[in-house]
Amino acid sequence: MKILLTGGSGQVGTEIRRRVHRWDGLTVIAPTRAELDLARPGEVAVAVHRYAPDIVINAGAYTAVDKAESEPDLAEAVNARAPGELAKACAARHVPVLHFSTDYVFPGDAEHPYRPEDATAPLGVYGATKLAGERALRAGCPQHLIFRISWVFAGHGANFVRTMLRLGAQRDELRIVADQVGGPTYAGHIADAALHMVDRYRRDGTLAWGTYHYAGAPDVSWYAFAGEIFARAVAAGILVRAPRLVPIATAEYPTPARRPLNSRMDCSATASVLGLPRPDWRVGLDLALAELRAA
Ligand SMILES: NC(=O)C1=CN([C@@H]2O[C@H](COP(=O)(O)OP(=O)(O)OC[C@H]3O[C@@H](n4cnc5c(N)ncnc54)[C@H](OP(=O)(O)O)[C@@H]3O)[C@@H](O)[C@H]2O)C=CC1
Ligand SMILES: Cc1cn([C@H]2C[C@H](O)[C@@H](COP(=O)(O)OP(=O)(O)O[C@H]3O[C@@H](C)C(=O)[C@@H](O)[C@H]3O)O2)c(=O)[nH]c1=O
Ligand SMILES: [Mg+2]
Repeated sequence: MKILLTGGSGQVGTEIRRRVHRWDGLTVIAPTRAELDLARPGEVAVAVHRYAPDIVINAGAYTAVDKAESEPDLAEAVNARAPGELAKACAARHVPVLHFSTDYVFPGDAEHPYRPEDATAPLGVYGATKLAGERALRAGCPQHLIFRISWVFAGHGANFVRTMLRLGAQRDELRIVADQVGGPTYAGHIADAALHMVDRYRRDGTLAWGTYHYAGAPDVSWYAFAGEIFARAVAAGILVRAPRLVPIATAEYPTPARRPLNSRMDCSATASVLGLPRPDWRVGLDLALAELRAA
């Protein structure tokens, strides 16, 4: 079964490329951005016809949350128009699409963890363009799985874990927002889940198509997550000592994009329908730190 993977150099895409050999009968083609630029109209449809995949994993996206506020057209092209074109090209060939979206489609003012069917209302350009991408995929290609994931990290790429380790080595004290709560998710766990679904499709010829939430457990604030990052990084010998962490409110950390306070997602249907329970981000954090120590 031939997978066409976009975003193969990103966090999730890299982990998919690293893991695909573990699955008998799965192969991956991962064009670079030079070979497939999602910002250029029509390119993704050309790629679907050229590579003739059995399934597509769309891990490419514009993910710079703050920068998106000043580059809305580029974010829209990559996160919304490209998934729409991909959906139509795939539907025409009866090729399913596995796609990723985000907790940032939600406004974050609910008291409960967000369910897949809850009302969306993104606070910023990134979330709005990702929501438009979800809608385009649903409208264009019935055979789709959309995984809304959150707070993705890995031992490589741009993520909160690597930002904390860089800043923690430079400063004695870090101020971290303590009133935004969500589920950090290890990119390796996301890759495993996606490949598991591809393998099931290979065997069964179908999947329980739809939109699902897949976030690491347990839910934490960014402040608590930072505490765990430093505790484990010191234990692993990556840092000699942890900086002092000061919990702050979102209002004390102004950013161009607003972010949801409640990013918690109800992942129960993902476990009961797809058989994918929430992965423990502490396990993933140790794997990411082991990779960083070896680097
Ligand atoms: N990071 C996170 O915290 C979260 C991510 N998600 C979603 O998960 C998915 C995977 O994210 P993640 O792996 O973290 O993303 P990364 O930011 O790590 O990687 C993004 C990937 O998209 C590629 N890309 C960006 N623009 C283009 C373009 N114009 N043409 C072709 N390729 C492009 C990048 O290529 P290049 O290397 O050339 O830049 C890179 O391979 C995305 O859909 C994202 O929205 C959801 C929730 C949280
Ligand atoms: C560096 C830093 C950040 N923060 C805050 C800012 C922000 O609220 C939070 C996380 O910052 P980041 O910039 O890493 O997070 P951000 O880029 O908003 O991460 C998001 O990326 C997109 C792609 C998603 O889809 C989301 O699920 C989420 O992972 O930490 C501090 O409080 N202190 C600090 O020193
Ligand atoms: Mg960021």
